[in-house]
Amino acid sequence: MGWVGVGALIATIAYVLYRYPPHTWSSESPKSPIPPVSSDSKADTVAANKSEPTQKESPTTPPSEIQSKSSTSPNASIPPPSLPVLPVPTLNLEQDSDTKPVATEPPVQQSMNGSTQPVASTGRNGAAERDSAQPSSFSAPSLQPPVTAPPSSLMPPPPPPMSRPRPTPQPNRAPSGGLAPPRVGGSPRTPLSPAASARLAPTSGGTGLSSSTLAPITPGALSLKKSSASKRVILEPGYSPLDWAALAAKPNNQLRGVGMPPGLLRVPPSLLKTQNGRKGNDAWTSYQGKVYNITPYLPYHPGGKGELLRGAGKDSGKLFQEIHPWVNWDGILGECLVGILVSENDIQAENTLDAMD
Ligand code: HEM
Repeated sequence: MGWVGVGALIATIAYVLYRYPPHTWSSESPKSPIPPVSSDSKADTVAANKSEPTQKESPTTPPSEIQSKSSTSPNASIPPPSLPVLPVPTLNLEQDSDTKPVATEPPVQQSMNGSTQPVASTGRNGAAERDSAQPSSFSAPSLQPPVTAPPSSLMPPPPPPMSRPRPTPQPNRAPSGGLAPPRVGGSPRTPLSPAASARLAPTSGGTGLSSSTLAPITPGALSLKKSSASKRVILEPGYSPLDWAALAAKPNNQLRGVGMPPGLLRVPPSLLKTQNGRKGNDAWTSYQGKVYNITPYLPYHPGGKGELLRGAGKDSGKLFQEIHPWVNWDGILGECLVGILVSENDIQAENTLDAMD
């Protein structure tokens, strides 16, 4: 044990001196030349790592100290107790209000996020203000996905449903000329007899009254009236459209005129011209080649007698179409048909033939 132990100690010291010569000992730590590492590779790695940050010491380190460290042996030196602290960015969501000076950067945050969220509105709230107080490049909102809509608590209320334009109430005025105007006299209305109701049905002969006073829809019938002012007159009691319908439905009503033959007449324009309602003659008018006696209808005409007489003794087609093309002429005046309109030449030829017979 004696010589063997001394030999082993000397060998160890010799190895250590060989491995770490005295000139490599640091002046700062002369009493501990043996590094705390156990392997050579680790010692080299530590020395290599130390060389880089040493050149980038923080400004707080005196330049003289840096110079002394670089001039001495860094391999034998013990790492300083306090490593240079780099400004490592940290993510801190619970930063207190002392960092409010940084809160002057919301515009930068907004531009980096690309978010349309208004920072000004959220900056007035507690949590949102703390978020916006983070450093601009590492602020928590910048790590979040871009927010394109405000938080649910800030979402505006849903827009009201599209309000559909309500249909404006139309004036209670049907285009049908058969509707009765408001009564002012209050006289009892003549009820329709069963026979009159039966005759109101459309007939195949074309002379019967139809239940509708509306004319078949034609392109001309869809044209608007030129004047919006109504020229309807107040009819005398007992002369409503329904009264007319009841009268036309009666048998032997003689609406064609007193003493008229049962068949249709052949009416030349000269004859039509004499039937103008004057001098005791009935008022006739033509419409679409047919001649009607409008005399019994004069007090029933909603537009007044004078208006209806404008077509007496001539064709009323143009006036009729201009004023109320929707009115069913034949439905109203079917019982008043007296004949068909023929030319004067036709009448002369007929007279010649009659004379030859
Ligand atoms: C010269 C021929 C005629 C003239 C100038 C004439 C004129 C008029 C006028 C000015 C009105 C009032 C329109 C309004 O409310 O502003 C009217 C209404 C009326 N006319 Fe005539 N009319 C004529 C022939 C007829 C004939 C032959 C009939 C029947 C077959 C008739 C049936 C009616 C009816 C039913 C109305 C009410 C229409 C409605 O309010 O919708 N008219 N007419």
